[in-house]
Amino acid sequence: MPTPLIELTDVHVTHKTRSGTPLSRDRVHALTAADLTLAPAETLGVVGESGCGKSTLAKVLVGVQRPTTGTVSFEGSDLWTMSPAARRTEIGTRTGMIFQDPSTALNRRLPIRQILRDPLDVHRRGTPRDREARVRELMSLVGLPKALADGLPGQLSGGQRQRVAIARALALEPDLVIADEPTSALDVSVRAQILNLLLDLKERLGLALVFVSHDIQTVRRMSDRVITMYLGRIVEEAPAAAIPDRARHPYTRALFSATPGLLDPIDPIPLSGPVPSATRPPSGCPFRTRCWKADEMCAEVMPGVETAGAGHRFRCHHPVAEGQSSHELATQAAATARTPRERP
Ligand SMILES: Nc1ncnc2c1ncn2[C@@H]1O[C@H](COP(=O)(O)OP(=O)(O)OP(=O)(O)O)[C@@H](O)[C@H]1O
Repeated sequence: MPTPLIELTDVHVTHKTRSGTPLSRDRVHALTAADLTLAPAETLGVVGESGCGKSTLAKVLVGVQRPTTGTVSFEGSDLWTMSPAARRTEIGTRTGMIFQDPSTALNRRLPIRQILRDPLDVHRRGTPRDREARVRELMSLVGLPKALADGLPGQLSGGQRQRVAIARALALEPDLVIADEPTSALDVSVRAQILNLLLDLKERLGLALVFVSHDIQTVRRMSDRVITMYLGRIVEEAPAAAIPDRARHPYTRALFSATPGLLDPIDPIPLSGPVPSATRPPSGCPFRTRCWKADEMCAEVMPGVETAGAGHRFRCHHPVAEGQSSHELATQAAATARTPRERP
């Protein structure tokens, strides 16, 4: 097997709680026991409700979030045992990040030309003339007219600003780009253009892409592989083609069951209650407090990793049977909700 571009092994990220007293031992479990590999030129989609750890995972992958424990390897080298200078070079030149809101991600006082030149200057790429040429090349790569080079971000439309952010992320020819909700701050009318641009660039440049989004329909369309996160844990990892029908984790099925355009008719699987606090996650399976299948075992034992085929893994004691329709699952879940029982 070729060396993965990135490999996470048993990565945990915890934060001190904001409200905790200095002596409080409470911790937010933002990412728990994450094992993941990403191959060169692969597109990985990340889905999950708000607060499930998607952005934390993205930041770990681009080396801006240090794991509390566990290892992050970039092409086989442990990122966090390198010297800070080596890590900065590795991260700064081989990975790029595109954020949700281009209005806040770009320096409002700098002209576009300078925003795109900055990474080239910092990493001393070529001569000043080479850098100017690269800025022009980047603008053309993302479809920005040359005339905008001297404009400020505030003079551009939201879609144009996101194109600048994409060009900046590509400036140093990275191998990996992470797009964290890259279209959610944009008008619906320009979202498809930006997504198509990302797909096109990924193909042309052979990039690995990690695509984080609430919009699971889009994640499925963009990705080779999809991971589902719940309360800081990766609960399922599946080829995009297996989603939604062959997903085995009840949470993945529930997430996708509510997505317009995937199933006809839509048959949302009802889940009880909100996502629990990441400070005090439930014992056993983190999803069990909302799961219609949960029993005592789920309350006591964290499910191990099960395999459901090539590249398909999940953690669940009572997985959805292969071929079970969303309608069947929605009916089961609704029946459980109608006959309230003491959840374990
Ligand atoms: N610096 C921090 N300090 C304390 N808690 C944090 C910090 N960063 C993240 N968290 C918490 O960690 C958990 C995971 O957050 P994260 O931003 O990774 O989730 P997310 O799935 O990306 O959410 P969203 O979709 O809303 O962006 C949340 O409970 C969040 O409040």
